[in-house]
Amino acid sequence: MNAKTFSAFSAPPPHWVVDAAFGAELAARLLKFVLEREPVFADTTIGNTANKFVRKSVRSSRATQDFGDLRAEVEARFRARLPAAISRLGLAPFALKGLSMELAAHGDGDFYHRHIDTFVASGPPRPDRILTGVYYFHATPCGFTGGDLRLHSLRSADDGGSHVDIAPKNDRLLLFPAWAPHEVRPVSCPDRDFGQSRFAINCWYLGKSV
Ligand SMILES: O=C(O)CCC(=O)C(=O)O
Ligand SMILES: [Fe+2]
Repeated sequence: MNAKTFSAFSAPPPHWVVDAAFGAELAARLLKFVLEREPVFADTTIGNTANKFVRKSVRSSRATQDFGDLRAEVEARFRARLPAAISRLGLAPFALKGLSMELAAHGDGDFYHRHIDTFVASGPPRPDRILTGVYYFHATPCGFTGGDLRLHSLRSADDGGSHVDIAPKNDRLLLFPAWAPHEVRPVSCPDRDFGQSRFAINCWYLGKSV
C-alpha cells in the first residue's frame, strides 16, 4: 500500500457539516413537536432488527420513530442532501431503497459509545445503511453541555489514529458514511428538564442490496 492509503486509516472519516440546514422555522416546529411528546420517547436499543436490547452501559438515550405530520417534510429535507453528500464524501453512487429515521433525546448523563451504523437488517432483502445523516436541534439558550459527535479514524488512537468532534448545534446537519466509527460524548444537562435535551434526528439512507 502507498502512503496515501495508510494516511486514510489515520485520518477522521469523511464528513460534511451543513449549518442552517433545515431552517430556524422547521427547527422551532421540531422542538415544539418533541416537547408535546415526551411520553412516547422510550429507551434506545442496540443490536439488529431481529435482536434488539437496551444496554445502558453502551447507549443511553430515549427515542421515538413517531414523526407525526412532520415526517414527509423532514424526509424531503434529508433526501435533498443526498446527491451533494455522495459527491462530497466520495461515496460510490447507490440506489436508494428508502430512509430510516429516529428522533432521539440525550439528557443528563446520556451518551452512545463508539460504534458503526451498518449491518442492522437481520434478514433478506437486507437493505443496508450506507450514509448516516444527523440533524440537531435544541432549546435556546442551550440547556446542555457536551454531546459532541466524535468521528474516529479506522486506526485506533494508540496506533496513530485521530478523531474530530462536531458540536450538536441547533439546525446543524452532519453527514458521514455509515461505516465510520463514531460516538456521542456524554451530555450534561443539570436541570434534567426534557425540553433542555440534546435532540437529534438520525436518518439512515438505505441502499438496495445486490
Ligand atoms: O446523536 C448523534 O449525534 C448520533 C447518534 C448515533 O450515532 C446513532 O444513533 O447511531
Ligand atoms: Fe451511530
